[in-house]
Amino acid sequence: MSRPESSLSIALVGPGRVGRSLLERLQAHAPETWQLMAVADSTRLRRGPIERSEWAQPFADEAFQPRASDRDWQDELLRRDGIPVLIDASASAEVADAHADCLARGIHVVTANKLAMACPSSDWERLRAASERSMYGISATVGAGLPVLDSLRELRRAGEPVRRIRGVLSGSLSALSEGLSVGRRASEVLETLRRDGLTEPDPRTDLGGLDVARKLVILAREAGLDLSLDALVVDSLVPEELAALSLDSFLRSGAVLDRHVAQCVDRAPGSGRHLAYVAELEVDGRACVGLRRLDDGDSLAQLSGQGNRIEVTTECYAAAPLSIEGPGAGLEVTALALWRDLVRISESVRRCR
Ligand SMILES: NC(=O)C1=CN([C@@H]2O[C@H](COP(=O)(O)OP(=O)(O)OC[C@H]3O[C@@H](n4cnc5c(N)ncnc54)[C@H](O)[C@@H]3O)[C@@H](O)[C@H]2O)C=CC1
Ligand SMILES: N[C@@H](CC=O)C(=O)O
Repeated sequence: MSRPESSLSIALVGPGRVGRSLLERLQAHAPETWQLMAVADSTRLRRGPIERSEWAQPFADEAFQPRASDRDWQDELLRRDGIPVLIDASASAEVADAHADCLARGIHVVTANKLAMACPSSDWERLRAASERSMYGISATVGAGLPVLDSLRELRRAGEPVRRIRGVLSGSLSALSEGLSVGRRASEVLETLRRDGLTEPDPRTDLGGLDVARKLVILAREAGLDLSLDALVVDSLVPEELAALSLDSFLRSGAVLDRHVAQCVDRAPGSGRHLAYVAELEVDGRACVGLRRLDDGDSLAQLSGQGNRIEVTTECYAAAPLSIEGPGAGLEVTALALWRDLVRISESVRRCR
């Protein structure tokens, strides 16, 4: 295997399910020149350089401190010789809010967290401008690394306007739709999906359509289209009475969820026998996400498991859309997407030197 040689100084924020999977990959495969300089979760901070043998379990030996300001370790990343990179494997708005600042300061950012890229229109220009100063690795945010964002970026750079995007963008809702189609209960399917690491930390983010809506905004922005969350019509599968409960109480309310999801299935638009949670965006800005009943011949009706499919219509891809399909969620594929963005940063910066 040919390995990038540029040295990276890495800080990882959010060593949860995705973060740990990436740390394991880094411990096993990172070039010797890559250093882990900081790991932080919501309350703890471990400063580095951390011994490689401890990367996969950075808090195991209690050599950490309470997390206070991030500015110190960011300054330290910038002072070191290596290329400074922040990895955001959290789902936190606070961490997402720091992306633009880091990029503007010269810290490259690699993220699985979608919140920054799906920010309100008022914040978007600042983030976009900052991402021209440093590299912004967002491959993991849509399709868990399927090569869709790269394709949209290349179409945009080639001057090929996107007219329509349609797809199944959620791995967990794809698997849920499949389960519901064969008569399984929503709560039962959800439990398995959570256990397998396919849902968001709070699965209501998936069930409520917000995660899919964020992904559609990210796709639109990468295609050069103007879309923000408030312009989207979102059909939620979360009953109102469960929306504000604590996560534990929500997870104990399976019967209420099952009744509500069954009603959503009955009311879903369309007449086919396949269920899918579909995202649609037209070039005039109309955009919606919601549960649909699809006919046998619909390309989105053929998915199984956590499968995603994204179809992009442009002038050249008018008769048959450009289609990208594959697993759209999962810890290992998501960690691989983050890893690929790190390699890309390492190689690009080396070429520029
Ligand atoms: N599971 C999947 O298939 C995919 C997940 N993602 C994204 O990956 C991200 C992480 O997901 P999971 O690992 O499942 O979540 P998780 O809940 O297992 O881990 C989140 C981590 O973030 C930390 N955290 C929370 N608030 C924080 C804060 N303010 N500052 C620092 N750390 C904080 C938590 O302590 C935890 O270590 C999410 O943004 C998710 O949308 C993206 C693509 C696919
Ligand atoms: N919860 C998400 C994971 C990836 O973003 C999904 O189900 O697709």
